[in-house]
Amino acid sequence: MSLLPSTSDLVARARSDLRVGLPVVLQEGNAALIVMACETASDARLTAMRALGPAVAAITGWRAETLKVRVYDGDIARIVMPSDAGALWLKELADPACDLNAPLRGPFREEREGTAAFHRAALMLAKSAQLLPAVVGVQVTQWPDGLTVLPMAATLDDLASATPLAPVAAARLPMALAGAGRLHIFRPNNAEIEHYAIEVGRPDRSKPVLARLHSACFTGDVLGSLKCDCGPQLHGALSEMGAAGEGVLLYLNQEGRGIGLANKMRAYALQDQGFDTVEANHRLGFEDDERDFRIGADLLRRMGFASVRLMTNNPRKVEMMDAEGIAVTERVPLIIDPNLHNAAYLDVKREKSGHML
Ligand SMILES: Nc1nc2c(ncn2[C@@H]2O[C@H](COP(=O)(O)OP(=O)(O)OP(=O)(O)O)[C@@H](O)[C@H]2O)c(=O)[nH]1
Ligand SMILES: [Zn+2]
Repeated sequence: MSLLPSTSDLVARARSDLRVGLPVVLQEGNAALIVMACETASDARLTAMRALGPAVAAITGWRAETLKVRVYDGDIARIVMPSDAGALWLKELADPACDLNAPLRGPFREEREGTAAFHRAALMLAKSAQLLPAVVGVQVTQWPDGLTVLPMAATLDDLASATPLAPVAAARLPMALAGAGRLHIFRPNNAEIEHYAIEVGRPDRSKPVLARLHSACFTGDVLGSLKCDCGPQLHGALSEMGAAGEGVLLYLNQEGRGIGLANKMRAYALQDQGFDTVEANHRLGFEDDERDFRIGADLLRRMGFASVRLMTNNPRKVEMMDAEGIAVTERVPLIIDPNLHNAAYLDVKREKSGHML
């Protein structure tokens, strides 16, 4: 094997680059876009980038709807950056926190020429780095040495494919609610966050296992937040597995339905202004749900399970398991008592996200 980075390694490197405010290059043949994330772009780097050509920003269709930007590229909008605009303008473009106090006003000059494919790929990359989906780029044929250069086609493949995970460690773990168990840690090969499997008892691999796919919720799981149902669902699932003497709980680090804790807190700030959980995600430029549930099926398969009794109210989780070849022999509802703070959130989950509550 070559010592040089694979595309997957380059994509991992590009995520870090974007997070620290470095540009990356997306390249296809003679065409290339040098691109930064709006959230982390500094004025100094922006000036250096604009010396190479006119800068064009891009946002998702959802963010464009909020900012009243016309969408000519299907699911994304490209906007020519005004010559007097700087890093602050880009932050306001990206971050709805500014929408109320300092709303970004048009008119916006939408870019309609050329391809949107590079900007679209850059937006996907920003999302996968858990940054706000807003980017700014300059079309180039040459760029400074030392930047991460991503081949377009292979990068898109990498972003769309399920992240391969490998087991790293496992050990015995006695738990208050679930009794005797083992905690298994799985690590992706692309520097993304690790995921966990909690095996309760010693489930028989030849039978459907009582399973829960739980997405991380720092606020609910750890702080006991009353805004959602995550904490009681986590504890409820562990208790039921404890009572049954066996089960497997997959703890997927997909905080905030895959947008990360920082963006979830941005969404919570919007919810404090009166937007619901789905509207808040959209105003940030995200889909309602950015999670990749394939990870769950992959972990179960790796642990030797082929069928599950799945504890969930989310029909997407059931569909994904079936599509990924893990048979769901039964859906086990996981209903918790609502409280004053999460009742409206649960209504939205039922009405907009199709949860069977
Ligand atoms: N973006 C966003 N994420 C939220 C909000 N409230 C909770 N979450 C996240 O939503 C996810 C909920 O995960 P789960 O309970 O596993 O999934 P679910 O879709 O509710 O499905 P089931 O619980 O299986 O029925 C967690 O990642 C939470 O961090 C919110 O207002 N905004
Ligand atoms: Zn939660």
